[in-house]
Amino acid sequence: MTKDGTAQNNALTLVGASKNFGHVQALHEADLRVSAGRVHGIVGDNGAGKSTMLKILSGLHKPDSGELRVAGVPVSFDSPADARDHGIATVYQDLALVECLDVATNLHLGDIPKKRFFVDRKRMERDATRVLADLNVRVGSVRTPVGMLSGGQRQIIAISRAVRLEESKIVLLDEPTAALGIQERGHVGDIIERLKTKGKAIIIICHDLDFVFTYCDDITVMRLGRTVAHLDAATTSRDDVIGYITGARQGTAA
Ligand SMILES: Nc1ncnc2c1ncn2[C@@H]1O[C@H](COP(=O)(O)OP(=O)(O)OP(=O)(O)O)[C@@H](O)[C@H]1O
Repeated sequence: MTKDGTAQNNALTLVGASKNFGHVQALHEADLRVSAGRVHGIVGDNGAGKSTMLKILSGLHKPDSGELRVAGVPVSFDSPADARDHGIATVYQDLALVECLDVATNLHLGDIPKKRFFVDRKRMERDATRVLADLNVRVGSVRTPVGMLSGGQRQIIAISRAVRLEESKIVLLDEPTAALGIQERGHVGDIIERLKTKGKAIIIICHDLDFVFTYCDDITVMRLGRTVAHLDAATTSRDDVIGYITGARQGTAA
C-alpha cells in the first residue's frame, strides 16, 4: 500500500462490508485492500470480526451489504467453491488434513488423479514432490502419513495443498502460527515469503504480533466489527497497533 492508501496491483478489495448474526453486528462497514506480492495481516482482539471477514472473503458467509472486488472486478460468492474459482485459497485453523493418509494423498484431497478406475499413485507422488520442491518445503517422503508430522509441517502441507493450483492468487491463512514453536513459526514464515515472491497476495489472521511484524507488509486492525486502522508495517510501531486494538488510539481507517 502506498502512503496515501492507494493499493498497488490491487488483488482484493472489500468496501463497506457489514454482517449481522441476529442482533450481533459482527462486521460494520469494514474495508480491506490487499495487494499482490504483499503479506497483509488482520489483527484485533477476540470478537473483533476477523473470522467473519475471512469467511466473507472465502465464500462461507455472504455480507449483508458492501462490495467485494477481485482484481478490481466486483464479485459475489455463493459458496467457498465460488471463491476458489476466483483464485482464493483458504487454510482454516483445523487444516482439514486426514492424518492416516500420506502427504501426497493429502495434497490431492478432492482431486485424486486416476488412471482408468485406479488411483494414479505415480502421478500423485510426482506432482506432490514437484509442488513441495517449488515451495521449498522439506517433509521427508511424500509417503509419510500426515499424522507423523509436526504441527508446523502440517500447517505447511495444508498451505501447499491450498495453493497447489496455480490459479490461487490470493491465500487466506487463519491463525497459521497457533500452537507452533519458534522454529516451526519460522518454517511457516518461509513458505509465506515464498508465496509472496511468486506474486500472491497473502492475508493472515494472526494474534501473534511478533509474527505479524516479521512477515507482514500491511496491517489492518479490527475492533468491535470495524476496521479501525490500515497501516504500513514498516512505518508502524507495535505500540501503535496495540493502541488501535485496545481502543486507546482512535482509528484512522480510510
Ligand atoms: N455464526 C455466528 N452466529 C452468531 N454470532 C456470531 C457468529 N459468528 C460470529 N459471531 C459473533 O460476531 C462477533 C465477531 O466474531 P468473529 O469470530 O468474527 O471475531 P474474531 O475477531 O474472529 O474473534 P476470535 O479472535 O475470538 O476468533 C462476535 O461477537 C461473535 O460472537
